[in-house]
Amino acid sequence: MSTTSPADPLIDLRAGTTLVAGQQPTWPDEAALADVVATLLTYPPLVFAGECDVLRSRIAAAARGEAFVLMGGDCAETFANATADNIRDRIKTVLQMAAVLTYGASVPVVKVGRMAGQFAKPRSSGTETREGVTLPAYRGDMVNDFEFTPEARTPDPTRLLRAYHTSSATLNLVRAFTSGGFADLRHVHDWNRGFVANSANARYEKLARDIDKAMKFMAACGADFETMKTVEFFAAHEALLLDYERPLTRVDSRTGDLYDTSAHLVWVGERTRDGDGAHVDFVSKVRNPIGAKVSDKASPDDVLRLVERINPDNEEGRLTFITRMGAGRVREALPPIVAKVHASGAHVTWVCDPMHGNTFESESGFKTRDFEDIVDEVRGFFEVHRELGTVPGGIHVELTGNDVTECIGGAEKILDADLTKRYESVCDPRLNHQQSLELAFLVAEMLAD
Ligand SMILES: O=C[C@H](O)[C@H](O)COP(=O)(O)O
Ligand SMILES: C=C(OP(=O)(O)O)C(=O)O
Repeated sequence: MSTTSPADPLIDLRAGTTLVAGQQPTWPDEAALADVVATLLTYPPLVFAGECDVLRSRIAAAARGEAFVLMGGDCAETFANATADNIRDRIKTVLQMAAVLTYGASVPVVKVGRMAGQFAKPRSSGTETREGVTLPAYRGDMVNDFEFTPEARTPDPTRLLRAYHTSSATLNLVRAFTSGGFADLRHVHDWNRGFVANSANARYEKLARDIDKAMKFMAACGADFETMKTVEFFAAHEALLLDYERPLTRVDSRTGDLYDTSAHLVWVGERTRDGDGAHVDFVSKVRNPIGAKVSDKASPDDVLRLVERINPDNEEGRLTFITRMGAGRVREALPPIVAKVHASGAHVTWVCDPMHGNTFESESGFKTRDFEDIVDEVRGFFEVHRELGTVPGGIHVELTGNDVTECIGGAEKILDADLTKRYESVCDPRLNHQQSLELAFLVAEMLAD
């Protein structure tokens, strides 16, 4: 991987800068931005091209039903919360979910953290008004600060550098946790036993007992658990801020191809997936596996256009559609899209995001999601794929390892009145540790079916 990229493949990338890019901040100081971009160009890659290729092959396996993708992490990471404990607890939650899903699916689970780069947010409105005062909306720590003052909300390009360094530190810890013994399957299994023992829902006990038996069976057969102490763990985020993603795009010295080295997988969001826009142009030019969010507003033709733009060579594992229809819409809105893409012969991986179509404002004024809706959307996703004979390839969830109260419902029966107790998200509500594991148990049941 070269750190100073040869000009040729980058000329094409730069051509995309003339296209319309939605959801970009208005940086107040162009010269300061130019300095930051120049600095980012000199920084080492955060991931290596070969790792992105491995993830592409894993996602290809998920499209064939030979693996299942689990993507999870914060809605919006913050610099202040990138602590060792928080990162450890999020990884722990994903590992616990993955162990349960592996049992349910009987195939490997591809673990992808929405982390080490998820610092920029698209917003419904460019401004926020509180008590008659209107300021720029919070767009993620990579852009501005959550605090509601004119200074904090002014976009500051030096935050792009902090985002890089925080991502680097996060990834370093992710690599340490997943390769240094923390991810040992026996630990993960013990944590899950603890979860079931303390869960208010007896429903998970049977599956947990079955997993326990499977572990004992493996031990009796002489399975080498020492080889199950490390796991593959990939990083992903929305490629939203092109002033960050473009300078971190480098030429792979092995192949001459471009890779966005800010993450293994990057996705284009629902608000920036315009087939003629700058974001789709950008992801079409890098070799990373790419995700595209798709809501019920997308027509089957919009989705086919994304296939043509992002995966013209019809390569397996290259393109993942992360569908987020809403529980009430998934059973009507998803089938025509999946059917048309399937009929076209396109190789894509289907992943369900049951969060973003199910957000509402609670009576007490919190942005929340109901655990029942989340489960119902995943159920609908499985039903649609079963009816069409296509493969449900994974789930994409906003979660934290902490015991927050942001989504209502679940075995803990979080109510609207509880949201105020520990609502910490700076953007959308996340499943807490317990709710995440419950979801994993329920999805494992769906997979086993
Ligand atoms: O995470 C997704 C979006 O950034 C988020 O849902 C937008 O939220 P808003 O409608 O409050 O702007
Ligand atoms: C903004 C997000 O989702 P969507 O683009 O689907 O709204 C997100 O996943 O953070």
